[in-house]
Amino acid sequence: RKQDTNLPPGPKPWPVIGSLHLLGEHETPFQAFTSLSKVYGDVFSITLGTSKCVVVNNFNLIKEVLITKGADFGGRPDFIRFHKLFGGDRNNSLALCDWSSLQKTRRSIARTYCSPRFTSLQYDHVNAVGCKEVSVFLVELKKKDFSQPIELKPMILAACANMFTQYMCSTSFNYDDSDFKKVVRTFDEIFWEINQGYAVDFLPWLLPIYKGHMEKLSSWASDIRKFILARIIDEHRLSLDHNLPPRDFTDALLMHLDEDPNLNWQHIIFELEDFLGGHSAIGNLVMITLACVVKHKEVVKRIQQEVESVTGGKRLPTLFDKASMPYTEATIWETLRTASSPIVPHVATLNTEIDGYTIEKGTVIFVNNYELNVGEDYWDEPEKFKPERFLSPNGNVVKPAHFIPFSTGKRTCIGQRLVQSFSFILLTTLFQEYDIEPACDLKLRPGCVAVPPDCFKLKLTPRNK
Ligand code: HEM
Repeated sequence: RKQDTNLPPGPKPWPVIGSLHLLGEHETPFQAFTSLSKVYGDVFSITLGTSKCVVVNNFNLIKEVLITKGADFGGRPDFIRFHKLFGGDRNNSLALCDWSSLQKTRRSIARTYCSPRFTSLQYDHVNAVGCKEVSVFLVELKKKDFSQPIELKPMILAACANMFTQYMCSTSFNYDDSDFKKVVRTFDEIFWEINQGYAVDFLPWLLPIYKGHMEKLSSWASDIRKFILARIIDEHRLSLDHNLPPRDFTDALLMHLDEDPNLNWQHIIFELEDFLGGHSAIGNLVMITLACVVKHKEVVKRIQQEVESVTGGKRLPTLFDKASMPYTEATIWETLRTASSPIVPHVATLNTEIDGYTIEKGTVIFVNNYELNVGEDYWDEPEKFKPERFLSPNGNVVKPAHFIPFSTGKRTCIGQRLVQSFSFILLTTLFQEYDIEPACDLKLRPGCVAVPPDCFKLKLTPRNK
């Protein structure tokens, strides 16, 4: 029942910590949100530290926040960690900034390169880059000793990083290059970091305790900056020809810098760093997909059959095989469903409403997509890993409307086409070339699309074709 104040109902906060303790009662905060929604309803308030928050828990309300009233909820929370990672100001970041006309410009520059349409020249380019870099990756992988479990993550990340630098900056790096290895690791540390929740996000007075941690975040950001300037931008700038169309995303950014008075050098560099950092998300998704798939021998078998029926075992798979490999594509969707990457919290930028309840300006909005991904109201046997749930009776890939792993609305993920493209090329190639088995327990953290920088190894056996 709606309360007289018309604020959404919710647990009564304790002094100082609010209701933070309630989130600790489950493995993930999203499971806690689901169980609180059973008590307080599908939209409820919760005070975390001193922050006023509201959680929305069903698809209709989530659409209201992300689409119908998307313009009212375009802000992001003001966590200190976010500032530290982006040169002292989270508005330098594309994912953690508040909505602004600058953000609109940045998204539109990125769109051509990071969201290439299926029939575009850019898509051909994504394919060419993906295939070239996966071949280099295979050569490196063949050097490994297959009698031992293999630490695959650094290699997968290096392959993804090269796909990104080649595609966005027309340059790639040697797997033995120690500066490159270090920067790939640093990006991965940041990705893991961004996927953690910390009490200090809501209790800023804990900051002194986190001083060392915050300094580490700032130093990661400055190491990345040095590498990108010295190894990518400096050369690119020297060879830029303003009379020709942009060769790549880096050219497009540099050209915009000269043409658009609202963009400055910092914006350009941060945007490039931000997008290059996207490779970590893909590397982690590939690792998570492997962890999910190798536990299910029948899934591995079906992927291998599919890739062989398409390539005849005579060539490596390409992006243009994707349409003929629905089961493999469905496997990636099923991984995204079960991993359930959280949607970055939104913030109300004005006084507004959700489902008739008052939402005050500045309220942090958590979108409980965990419920959309694993709730019994939405899926049959949600706890099971079943790629075929994404296949129609005639074998085409179908995604239910409530399945929004990349979110929806004005702040939807810009990198989703690159995710689908590069992860497909890497996974299909790996399964074509190797039988892959677990080498240890592969427990994954629910509600998280990241695995720790030092994670599980896998047993690889080259396949006799
Ligand atoms: C496993 C891979 C990925 C997943 C599951 C994922 C998912 C998401 C989600 C859920 C959001 C939040 C949208 C919202 O707040 O409503 C987001 C935002 C974003 N993603 Fe991704 N993403 C992935 C990879 C990437 C990659 C590879 C890139 C870049 C190439 C990227 C770029 C962005 C950007 C820039 C935003 C912020 C958009 C904005 O706030 O305006 N993502 N992503």
